[in-house]
Amino acid sequence: MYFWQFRVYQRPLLHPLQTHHGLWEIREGIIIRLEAEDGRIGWGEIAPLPEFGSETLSAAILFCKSLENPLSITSIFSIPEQFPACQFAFESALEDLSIENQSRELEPKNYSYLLPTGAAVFPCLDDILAANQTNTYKWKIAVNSLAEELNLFEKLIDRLPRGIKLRLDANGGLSIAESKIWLKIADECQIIEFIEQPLPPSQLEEMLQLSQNFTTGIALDESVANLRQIEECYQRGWRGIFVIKPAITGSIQGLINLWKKYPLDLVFSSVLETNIGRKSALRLAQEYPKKERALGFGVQQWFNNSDPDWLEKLWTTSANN
Ligand SMILES: O=C(O)CCC(=O)c1ccccc1C(=O)O
Ligand SMILES: [Mg+2]
Repeated sequence: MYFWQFRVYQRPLLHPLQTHHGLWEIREGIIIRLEAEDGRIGWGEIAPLPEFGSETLSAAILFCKSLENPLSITSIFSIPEQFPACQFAFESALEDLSIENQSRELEPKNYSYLLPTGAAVFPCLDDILAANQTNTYKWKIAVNSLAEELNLFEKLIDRLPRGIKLRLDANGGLSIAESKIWLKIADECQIIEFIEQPLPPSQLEEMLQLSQNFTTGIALDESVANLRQIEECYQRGWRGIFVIKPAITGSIQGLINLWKKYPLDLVFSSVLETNIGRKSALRLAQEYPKKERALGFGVQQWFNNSDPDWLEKLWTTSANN
């Protein structure tokens, strides 16, 4: 049995993140602290993304308030699937308890760096390129008009050195006609690794069709936000890339079972979680046997990470839950 506590946190982004879903200014979530009978502590993070169909923060808070204390391993593995971010958090806290995990080297180097959206990329591009060893970058599209974005895109690829790969993430915001235009350009310019979620999740058939007609890869993200959706898309014929955001996918063990059962091409990706969720997500990404694709965790520039005592402060200054 584990005695446990939770704290709600709010973390402002240094610059708002602009995507097809809107402007994002504050990351909110919940930190979980599990205490084993021998005194070992394990940390976990609930970082919901309701735009992707996960539970909301308020649903997660209600769930935490309803959960037993002390908590058994059985109840951790019985968290219902409508709380995927909670499943991830409690399973990661459990893993974090084991000393073997705590001493393991994390932070692999192969990250995809998330660029500022739209024209905001230009003023800082040289600094970003100089500061990063990575060869993979991601740029959000389907935020401004197609004409404007095509124009910016041409200027952007002109300024990228040889050997750089670019991911374009539409967050489901393109039409079929616009997707065809982007895919045609991507096929011609040979610098695009993949286009991520061009159409909304309701248009899987159309994305299957697009994937047959172009050579540039398509990655599903919003369409495969939880374990059930990953399996469903695979069974409906998706053989392209799956973007996996471990913090909202659900059970960690469930995800490992899925990649052992099917030959899935996975790209791991952040939900702008804190270092607690990040550590568990990266640990999971390291267990995935195929390592060719850069991890979508090049997002630390969006936060001020300079306070090593943030967790201690969160625990002592916020209400005791
Ligand atoms: O995947 C990446 O490379 C960066 C992370 C990212 O784009 C993202 C971050 C938070 C919420 C949604 C998304 C997304 O992939 O759509
Ligand atoms: Mg995405």
